[in-house]
Order: sequence, then C-alpha cells, then structure tokens
Amino acid sequence: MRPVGSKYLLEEPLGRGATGTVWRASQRETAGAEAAVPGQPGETVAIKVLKEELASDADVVMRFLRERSVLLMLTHPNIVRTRDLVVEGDLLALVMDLVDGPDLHRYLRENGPFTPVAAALLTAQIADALAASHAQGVVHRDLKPANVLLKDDGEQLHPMLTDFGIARLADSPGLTRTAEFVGTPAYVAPESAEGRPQTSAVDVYGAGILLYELLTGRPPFSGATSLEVLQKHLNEEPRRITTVPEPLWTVVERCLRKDPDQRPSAVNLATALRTVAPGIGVHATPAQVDAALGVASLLAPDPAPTAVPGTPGAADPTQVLPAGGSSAADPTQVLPGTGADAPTSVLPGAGLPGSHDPAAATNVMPTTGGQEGRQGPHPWQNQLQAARDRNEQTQVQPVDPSLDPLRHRPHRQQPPQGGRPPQRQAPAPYPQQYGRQQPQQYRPQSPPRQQYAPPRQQYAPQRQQYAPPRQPAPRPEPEARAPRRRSANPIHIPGLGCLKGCVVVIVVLLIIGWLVWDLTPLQSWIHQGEGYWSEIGNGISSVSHWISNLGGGSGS
Ligand SMILES: Nc1ncnc2c1ncn2[C@@H]1O[C@H](COP(=O)(O)OP(=O)(O)OP(=O)(O)O)[C@@H](O)[C@H]1O
Repeated sequence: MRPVGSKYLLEEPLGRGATGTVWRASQRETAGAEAAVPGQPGETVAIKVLKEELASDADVVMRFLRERSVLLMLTHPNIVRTRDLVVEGDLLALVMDLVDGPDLHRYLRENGPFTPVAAALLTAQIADALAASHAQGVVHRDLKPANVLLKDDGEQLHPMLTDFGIARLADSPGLTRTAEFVGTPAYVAPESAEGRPQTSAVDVYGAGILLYELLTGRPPFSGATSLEVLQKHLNEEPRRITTVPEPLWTVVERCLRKDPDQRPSAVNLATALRTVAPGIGVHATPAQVDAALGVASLLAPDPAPTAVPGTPGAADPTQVLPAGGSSAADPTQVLPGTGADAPTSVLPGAGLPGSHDPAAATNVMPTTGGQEGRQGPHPWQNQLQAARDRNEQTQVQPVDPSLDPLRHRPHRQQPPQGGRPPQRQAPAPYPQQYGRQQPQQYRPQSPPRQQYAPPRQQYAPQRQQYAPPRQPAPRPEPEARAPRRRSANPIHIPGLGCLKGCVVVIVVLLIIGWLVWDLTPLQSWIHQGEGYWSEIGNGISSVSHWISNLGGGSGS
C-alpha cells in the first residue's frame, strides 16, 4: 500500500487510462479544509494518479492547482464528485468518490446496445451533467462511455460522468508539443480535430456519439488509424440506422452537426431526449408521439456556448480562485522546496522540472483571446495535414499527355552523357492549409494536345473526390513516313529495271566475246579442234569397222 500525501493510502488499481491510473484507496485521516470532502478515516475512495509525464510538467501542475476550486465546486447527481486534489513531489492525484459499478464502455461490451428508450434516458442524464458543468464554465472535452460510470444503486444503473478537467490538464502547451494529444479519436468533435476554437458544443457532439453508440453498440466513425477516424469526423455524415426511431435520429443528427453553432445546448438536449423517450415507447400516447415527432423545435442551437479556456474568445473560469484556505502543513498544499502558503504562489519554485519565475509561469498559461502559450500547431493539426498531404499525393491529377509515361509507347532512350538515367523533377509544393477545403470538381478536359498543359503548381488538391475512370490514353499519331525514292522515270513500267540490267549484261558479253574472238588464238584452236574431232571420228569408225569384220568372219 502506497501513501498519497498523509491522508490517503492506495490499495489496488481499478483501471488505467491515457492520463493515469485509478486506484481504490482508503482515507487515513480527515483531509484539510481545502478538500471539498474532508472524509473520515477508513472511508474508501477512488484516486486517479496522473501519469508522471503530466505530473512533471510545470504547466500541468499549475493548472491542476488553479483548477482546484472549479473541480471541487462541480457537484451534480450525475457527476462523480472530486473530493480533493493532491500535489506531492512529482505526484498529482485526484481523490474522487468511489463509484461501485462498471463503466459504460465495459457495460456496452458485455451487454450490447440499449433500447432506444433506455439510450435516450441515459443520455439525458449525461446531458444534465454537461449542462451543470457548462453553467460553471467547465467543458469536459473527453466525453466517452469509458468516462461514464454506472453506479449500481440497487434498482437501476445511475450514470455518473467522471474525468472533468483531465483533458484540459493534459492539453498542456508543453506536452502537446512533444506528445500525442490526449483524447479519443472516435469521440472528437470536428473543431477539436482541426485545432479550431472549442466550446461546450464539443461535449454535445460527444453526447451525440455516445448516444449513437448506445443505440448501435459502436461509434459512428471508425477506421484503421486515428487519422482516418478524424478525417471521417470532418468529412462524413453518420450512417442512418434504420432501427432508430425518427425523432431519436433527429436528436443524434443535430448533435453530430459538423458546425458547432448548429448543435443544441446541453440543456436543450436533455429536454429533447426526455420528450422523445416517452413518444417512442410501446405505451406512448398519441400526444407523446406527436411531441416526439416535433422534437426538432426543441433542439435550438446554443446561443451562448461556453468557451474552452485557452481558445479564442474564452473566459477562463480557473482565473478566479477563492481566496486563502491553504495550510502549509497540509501535504496537499506543500510543494517541495517552497513552504509558501498559497499553492499557486509556490508552484514555480525549486524541485519541479521546468519550473521558472512565477510571473513568467503565469504568462505561459493560455489566456483569453488566443493560444499564446502554444508554440507551433497542435500535433493533430500536423497529423491531419500529413494525412491530407498523403491523400493529395494520390489524388487524380490531370497530367499533360506529353509528360505522362503511361501514354507513351515504349521507346529506348539514349542515356545522357555519363550514362546516368534522367532525374525526376521534384513534385510541386502543396498549398499549406489547415482549414477544410472546398471540394473542387475534377473536370477532365480534352483540348488539342498541343494546348493542354495544366500547370501542376496551380492544381488545388482535392478531398475525397470522384476519380473519373481513366480514359484510354490517345496514342500520338505515327509520324508520316518519307516516301521511298524511286527511279527518275515518271512512268512506272513493271520489270523495267530487270530488263535494263539484262540488256547491259548481254551487251557486255557480246563485246567480250568479240574481243576474245579477234584478239586471242581462239580461231586457230577451233580449226585444230576440228582436226581433233575428225581424228576421233575416224578412230571410232575404224574400231566399229573392225568389230563388224570380226562378226562377219566368225559367221562365215
Ligand atoms: N471514481 C471512480 N470509481 C470507481 N472506478 C473508477 C472511478 N474512476 C475511474 N474508475 C475506473 O478506472 C478506469 C480507468 O479510469 P480512467 O479515467 O483512467 O480511464 P479512461 O477514461 O479510459 O482514461 P482517460 O480518460 O485517461 O483516457 C475506468 O474505466 C473505471 O473503471
């Protein structure tokens, strides 16, 4: 068992989240006057010990202390009460009432979706809690089923919203520069995803997602990566669930409007849900059905949403601290190496990593009118931009056919001198915009090829656009072949070339023959040849004569 301050003892972990671990704990002594609930020795409580990463951030510690009064003031039947805040060395902890029962996330997983009536009534209670906190100037910003605890009061499950203020603590300028944003993509409002100013409308959006999940068992937007989910929050409409009664769907749809100014206030949401619930039940009277069908008129947009401190136009409720009440002897007040009375005055003293001058420290807090304390864009903005950039690279872009390698017939290229392949041109830069871009229609054009040269630099990247099927690339006309050169004779006579050759050969042979006859001893050879042939003929006739004589002699 580990002590937390001098008043509490951690017993066993109940669960672990992104911002810390929740423990079952017991009270050792009655807490000091600064605690909202002093408690009794032996009482069981729940203590959320914030992650070291948060606890060691001076901005977070300061905010933790400054928000003490707001968090401790927040009391409502549907809000888990924060009893005390403990700062001790590098430890930050929230002491809460222990809620005996599962959280809504676990309950949904184990029991499946709610009936429409039950979903409406449960969400109405969440809306009550939100309305109470918004009235106090506190926006939850991390509404999700895991932050709704279901207190088992014997007869029914009583929903209680927890983790107020944690998202704001975790959204420290120092942390957001280095770490992932603390939050849950499936429940994030479009304006939060884009790093735009946030108001209480983000909680109404969260309530809409939660209601959708109660009805269907899963949130409306999911994806393989956080960025994919965020993109859907920004660009996609939730899929209509046919089993959800029309009036209830109207409520869901209004809460999930992309434009925060079109979402109802938490008060109106609670009223609307309580009007819808009886009208969609099996025992609904005609009047109840009519009232439910007219629910749209109850969902008027919030005329004065509560701004989230640190975003433009926001008043920071944590700036107003109740005076005094601190005791140096109380461990929840004492910071290492300080010894001063007021927690906010001792904060930037020695012993805290990143601690600095108190005056300077208060300057880094986000204040009304902007995000002066934050340097550089929100990490989600960077991630979203990166995702957009990736998409932009895969957009269908019109390409000059003369530059499109897919449209060329293969041909060999002579490597330039040095034998290196030609270098690719660097891609044109994208417009650096964070805001949502107006979709632009891609119109395939087919001007004459010579004139078609879309300047790539001017091409505005498009979001999720219909990519027209690629037309088969028009092949370039083959170059006209030069006509083969033929004879100068304009009249084409078949075989003339061959005849001319033959005549030339005959003439040449005749000349050669005449020269040989006249200039060589051919003639005398022929005369001699005649004698030779006659000699042979004589020889043959004498032989035949002799043979015939032989035959005649033997016969006589
Ligand atoms: N007051 C409480 N009483 C009883 N159990 C609690 C209480 N608060 C939280 N728990 C339990 O501790 C678990 C973890 O709580 P935690 O708020 O850290 O989780 P999370 O909401 O998922 O995380 P995070 O909000 O930091 O992302 C809860 O799911 C719940 O079961």
